[in-house]
Amino acid sequence: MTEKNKKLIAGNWKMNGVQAALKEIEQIAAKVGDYADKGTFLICPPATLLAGARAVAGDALHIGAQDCHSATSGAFTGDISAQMIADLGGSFVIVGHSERREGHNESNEAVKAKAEAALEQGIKPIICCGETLEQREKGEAIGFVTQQIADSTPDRLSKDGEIAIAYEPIWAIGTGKTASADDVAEMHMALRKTLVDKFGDRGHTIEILYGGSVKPENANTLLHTQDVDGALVGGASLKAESFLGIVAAL
Ligand SMILES: O=C[C@H](O)COP(=O)(O)O
Repeated sequence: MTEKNKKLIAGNWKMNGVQAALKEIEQIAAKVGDYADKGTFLICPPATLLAGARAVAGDALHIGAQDCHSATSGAFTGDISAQMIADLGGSFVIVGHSERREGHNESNEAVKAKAEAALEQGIKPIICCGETLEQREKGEAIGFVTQQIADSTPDRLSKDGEIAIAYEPIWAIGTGKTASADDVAEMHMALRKTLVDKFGDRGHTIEILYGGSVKPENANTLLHTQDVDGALVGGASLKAESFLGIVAAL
């Protein structure tokens, strides 16, 4: 079974969690091994918890970061580099989340540079994209999101499955609203075409995750929607019980 045949279930803790929360990661790590034939599992805690998370995560659970700088080191106060993430045992990094695109003015070009920096350190970037409600209502969602991904992905990939994409409609993040299965399938199909146009057959090996209010109650439908290769989970990844409820839907 290739990695692509498994679903990638990733948790993004955003700016949540102090050391006491590491027990949730320990509990997740203790259980996800039971689903190893169906999935790859990842938690991205805040940078302050990366080392602690890696220490309790064991072999069945990957640990990743929520952002990285495009440079390896330098005078960038408050930033962390992909090299630093790799040094702590992180194997993934989320780049271009809408909260960073919006709150930190990150352009597609900046996101692409971050993804390339991650690849240089052997870390897999999860490159995020997604439209606003206004763009969806105007019928601009597919054009906008596919252009985001055409422009935010590295120029070249050197191996299969080297990056992942996360489609997260901004209006579905933290709102309890999810895109319909038909809308998700339509967007993922358009993203697949964009990836194949850019990377040839290798574009078929890139996981496309869905994110936006994924929880145990809707995970079964979303994870079994056409061309959905996994989920990027925010709020429901903070507690082991709800993250494992999503994993159980695989
Ligand atoms: O990165 C995760 C997403 O922003 C989704 O967050 P949410 O599951 O809390 O809606």
